This record gives sequence, structure tokens and C-alpha cells, in this order.
Amino acid sequence: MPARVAHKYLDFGLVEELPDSYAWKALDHDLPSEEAHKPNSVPIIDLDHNNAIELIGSACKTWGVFQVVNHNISKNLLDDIEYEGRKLFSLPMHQKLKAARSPDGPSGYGVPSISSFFPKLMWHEGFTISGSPLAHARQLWPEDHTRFCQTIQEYEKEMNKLAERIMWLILGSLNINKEDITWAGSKDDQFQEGSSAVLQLNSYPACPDPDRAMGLAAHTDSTIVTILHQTNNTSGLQVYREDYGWTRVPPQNGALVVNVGDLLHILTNGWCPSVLHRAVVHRTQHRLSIAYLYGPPSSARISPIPKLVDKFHPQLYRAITWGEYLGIKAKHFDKALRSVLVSDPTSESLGPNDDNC
Ligand SMILES: C=C1C[C@]23C[C@@]1(O)CC[C@H]2[C@@]12CCC[C@@](C)(C(=O)O1)[C@H]2[C@@H]3C(=O)O
Ligand SMILES: O=C(O)CCC(=O)C(=O)O
Ligand SMILES: [Fe+2]
Repeated sequence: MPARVAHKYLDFGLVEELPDSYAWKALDHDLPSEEAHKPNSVPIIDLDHNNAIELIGSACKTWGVFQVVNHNISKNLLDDIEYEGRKLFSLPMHQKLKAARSPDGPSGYGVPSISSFFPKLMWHEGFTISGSPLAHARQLWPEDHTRFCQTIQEYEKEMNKLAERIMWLILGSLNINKEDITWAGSKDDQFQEGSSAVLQLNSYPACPDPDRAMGLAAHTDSTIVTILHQTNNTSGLQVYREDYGWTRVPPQNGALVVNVGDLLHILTNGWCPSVLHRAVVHRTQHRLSIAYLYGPPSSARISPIPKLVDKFHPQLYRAITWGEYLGIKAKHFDKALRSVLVSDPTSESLGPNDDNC
């Protein structure tokens, strides 16, 4: 049963001591130094590299996360979205609350949707954009919301191209091409609507007691891939690997973080694991991150690609739309993937990583 807590909106700027409702127990934020971590660090991949496909394929299978450079997203656009995000979160609380998320939709200002699964609150405020941001932007800035909306639109357009490119590089590394996936195939197939996506602005205010606070608790994303912009070179993202434990993903000037989400895990029949990740906070720095959560068209039923299924690799997951999966995730959180399993991976058959290619 999820541990339900009352979600008050905290005006983080006014707090001098960590309230008990935000104090997490037994946190292991303290990781070995960057230097000690070097040999095991999350790969940084140049998208212009001749071997980009192989490097990405290997990063997905081993880490489920990597950083990309030479991604063609302009520095201006990255700076613009950061500027708009900071402008939003620096509004007075009563103004932000005018755009508060309502219980019947994902969009708007509020606490992370996973909060209800944890006994303590997160040192985080978010703004989620699904579809047009116009209605909420009008509430936030009745006089002047044009620049905010234009920047969001431009950012989503560019991120969409990048996410699609990265998805095909990942699938290409598994020898999958456009003919293998009906919903992602050529423009003239039955699915004209393209992909769907959500933009999530994450704000982690400076925290009086960062070692006892949690920015964003451990989770996997429900996406195909998520592209994360860690702004202003401020660290915070950590990823979990079974063999290494928690590892930092240090911001690299101009790089974007790509992580594998649950739907890619399903699509690849487990070859690319969705990565568990979380965000920690700082005593003096206000950290902002922007996540582009990329998913399939809403009518598409996602199931393991037939080419990745054979007698040694039986189909692990049943077919499901993104909407259905989000519903399951909202109910079962970290048990969501398990609940769409059709066969037990611990049974006699080979698991996807038992005979690495
Ligand atoms: C489409 C979605 C994915 C998301 C839940 C949501 O409906 C909108 C926000 C997304 C987000 C962003 C922060 C982390 C996360 C786990 C959360 O609480 O809200 C993800 C959700 C997800 O990927 O499942
Ligand atoms: O802020 C971060 O580093 C992580 C954000 C994240 O995991 C998300 O938005 O899904
Ligand atoms: Fe995430």
C-alpha cells in the first residue's frame, strides 16, 4: 500500500530548518569522490562519432543511461528554456498556485506524481506540460506569456527530433529498423499522429539540510526515452546500477542525459533496462532540470518487437498503450513493469542479458 501523506505546498524560500515531513531516514547520498568513480562513469557519446550506434547500444544495455554531445540543440535554446524555468519558479507561491495541477490531469504546478508512494515529502517543485501550456501560462502571467509559450514550443519541437533520432540509434543497435515497428514507421502508415511527449520542469531549491532531504525519489520513467537538461552545470542526478550501486551523472558542459524508460524496456523485450534514478539537493544552489519525456503515439500498442522474441527469449511483456501504462504506474509505481509481464524472467529460459551479443 502506498504511504499517503498530505501534500502541502511549501514555500521553500521561507524555510530555515528542514521540516520533519521532509526529513528522510537512512539516506546514502554520500558517494565516493568523482575521481574514484571515473572508471565506472556513465558514458558520454558523441552523436557524430562513426560508432555512435554501437556505443549507444552498449550504454543502453549496461547502464540504461548515457550523455550525448553534438546533439544539435543550440546553446541559445538550452539557455532560453532555463531562463523561462527560473522565471516560473521564482514567482510568488500564490501566483504559482494559480496554475496548480488539478487531480484530473498531469499538467501544471505541483509535487511529483510519485509523492504518494513515499512517507516523506520531496524537496522539489515541478511544472508539467502535456499538450499546450497556454492556459496555465495565462494564469501565471496574465499580461505576457508569449515568450514562455514560444520557448516551450521550440524546445519540444527540437527535443522531439532528437528523441526520435536517439530512439532509432538505440533500436538500430539491436538491428531493428522502421519496418519492424508499425507505429513508428513511415509517414503514410495508419498512425499519423506521431509521438507524444511531456515536458517536466524540475526545481530543487537550496536546502538547509541536504543530507537528510530528497530531491526526487528513486524511480524509473514510464517513457521510451527521457532527455534531461541539467542546467547551469549543477549536479544532482544519480543512477543505480546493480553492480555499482548509486552513481553520479555529473553535468558535462553542453551534454544532455538520455535515460531508457519502461516502454523501451518493454519494446526491446528487456534488452535495454529502464534505469532507476533520483535527484539530490544542495545547501546553497538552486538546481533546475528539464526533462523531455518521450513516448509513443497515444493509440499505439507497445509490445516486444517480434525480431527480439524467439524460443530462447520468450515474449516478456504484454501489449499496452502509454496511457494504460501510466495508469498502472500511478497505481503500482515500482511494481508497474512487473505487472505487465507475461512470463517469468527467472524461469528456465535465458534472460536477455545471459548471452550478450
Ligand atoms: C507522462 C508522465 C510521466 C510522469 C508522469 C506523467 O504523467 C507526467 C510527469 C512524469 C513524471 C516526471 C517526474 C518523474 C515522474 C516519475 C513523475 O513523478 O512525474 C515522471 C512520470 C513517469 O515517467 O512515470
Ligand atoms: O532532476 C533530475 O536530475 C532528474 C529528473 C527526473 O528524473 C525526471 O524528471 O524524471
Ligand atoms: Fe526521471
